[in-house]
Amino acid sequence: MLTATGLCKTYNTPQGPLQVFSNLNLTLLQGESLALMGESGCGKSTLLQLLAGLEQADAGSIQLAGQQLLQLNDHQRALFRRQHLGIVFQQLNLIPSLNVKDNLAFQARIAGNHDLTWQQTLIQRLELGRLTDRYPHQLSGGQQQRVAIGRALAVKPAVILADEPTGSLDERTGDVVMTLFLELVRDSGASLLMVTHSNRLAGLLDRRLTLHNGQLQ
Ligand SMILES: Nc1ncnc2c1ncn2[C@@H]1O[C@H](COP(=O)(O)OP(=O)(O)OP(=O)(O)O)[C@@H](O)[C@H]1O
Repeated sequence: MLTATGLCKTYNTPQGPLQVFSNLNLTLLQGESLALMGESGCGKSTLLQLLAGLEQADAGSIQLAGQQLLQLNDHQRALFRRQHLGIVFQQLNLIPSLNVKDNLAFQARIAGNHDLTWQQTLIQRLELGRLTDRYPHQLSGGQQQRVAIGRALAVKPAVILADEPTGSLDERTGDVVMTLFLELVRDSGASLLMVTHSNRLAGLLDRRLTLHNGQLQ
């Protein structure tokens, strides 16, 4: 479902080139959930950015939902991302001027695959029913996180990329949101790649890999 081969990425920094990885390979099977671990600064977020097509790899190939991502131009990549990828990063990027219901539907609508029944299922399962008319600034952190999860799932993506999706929440709220998230991901049949620093959360997924010195182990 997702295959990355020979990925290379070097950032130019004021101190000179910083090589994050030079020949990284990764396979994520359909419906599989994979925890991506590793110490701070090892390149986990960079890898997610490359897989999401938000950052360009220097070399290598990324095949996702039957498409070679690196062969697409910026516009095609943005369209592809909307249709096939669910993204839950630390910055939730909810749209401040849209209420909960419209935030949830926004990506699915522009991707042309808005499914009202699925949206209502998500609203119910994420317990957002009484909040649909509220705006992001009127929600708690946990509620905003549930909207971001709903938005990612609303497009029925092939792959979900999540970067510490409950990292900003207290442990109890985080656990509730994480349980819901993993249940919904499993029910949707999507593959999941999730960055986490928590062994406990990694243990809830099918498999884990650690990024160290630019390699996955
Ligand atoms: N845009 C950028 N320009 C230059 N260097 C960058 C850029 N983004 C990240 N880096 C550097 O690349 C390395 C990998 O960063 P990245 O954010 O991918 O790490 P991470 O494993 O996600 O870290 P953390 O667990 O702390 O979030 C770090 O040394 C970071 O300083």
